[in-house]
Amino acid sequence: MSSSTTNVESATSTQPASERLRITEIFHSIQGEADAIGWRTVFVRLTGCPLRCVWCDTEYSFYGGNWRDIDDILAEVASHGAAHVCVTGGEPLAQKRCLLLLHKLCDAGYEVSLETSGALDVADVDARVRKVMDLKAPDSGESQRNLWSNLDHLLPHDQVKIVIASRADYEWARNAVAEHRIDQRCMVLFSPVHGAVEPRALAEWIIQDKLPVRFQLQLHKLLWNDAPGH
Ligand SMILES: C[S@@+](CC[C@H](N)C(=O)[O-])C[C@H]1O[C@@H](n2cnc3c(N)ncnc32)[C@H](O)[C@@H]1O
Ligand SMILES: Nc1nc2[nH]cc(C(=O)O)c2c(=O)[nH]1
Ligand code: SF4
Ligand SMILES: [Mg+2]
Repeated sequence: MSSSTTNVESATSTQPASERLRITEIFHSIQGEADAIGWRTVFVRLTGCPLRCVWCDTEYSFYGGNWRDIDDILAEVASHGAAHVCVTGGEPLAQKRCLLLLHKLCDAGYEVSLETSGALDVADVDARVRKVMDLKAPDSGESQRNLWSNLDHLLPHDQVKIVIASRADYEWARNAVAEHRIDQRCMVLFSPVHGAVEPRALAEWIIQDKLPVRFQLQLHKLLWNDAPGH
């Protein structure tokens, strides 16, 4: 952070710097992924990500954003009148103060979910938060970043998601679930990379192999074709 940025922030902020987060967008939509799919949800998208999944659909969140007070974020979330809040990114856990945001959202009584890459430690995430944790398959280009010890911090209400771009990714995912008995820890979601693997092919592989996983399509892409703010 440059000193000039710091000056601008301190001139406009009502909170100490320790309570600000860099935010790309806050929007009100229908949850398009994971167990809370279909619920009206407010999304808080944090800026920045240390990974570069080749198929990432939110590259616009890697840079930029605005520094916002956590209480100001809470006020904007409240203005939408939704029971569900999804904290996502970029990689939300790359900003340490995300943990405080999650805690305050839970204290305010929301059903809170966190979309996270699986590359950063989830141990200190508030236990009330439903973690939706990716395991990155090889075609993402980031599978070496999977922090396997995160599996030990999953609670029964959490979910593991594997986004699949090819038959090879599918076989990797199938083996990972079996080897780490992930389905015995929490719900497992398999989702096709939008536009890369035929959704029907993935569905048929899951049926054929009798896998204990839940097939998932990104509902917001069907509804809004990935338009901004949805
Ligand atoms: C944009 S990421 C943000 C949160 C975090 N960085 C992560 O990767 O989980 C949110 C979710 O969208 C998924 N995603 C990103 N691009 C996708 C694509 N092209 N097709 C399907 N899912 C995608 C990610 O795998 C992740 O589960
Ligand atoms: N509608 C909608 N649902 C979502 N669920 C997770 C999202 C994300 O980008 O993390 C997302 C998103 O971008 N839009
Ligand atoms: S970790 Fe998430 S935000 Fe980062 S590049 Fe991968 S999909 Fe995109
Ligand atoms: Mg998205």
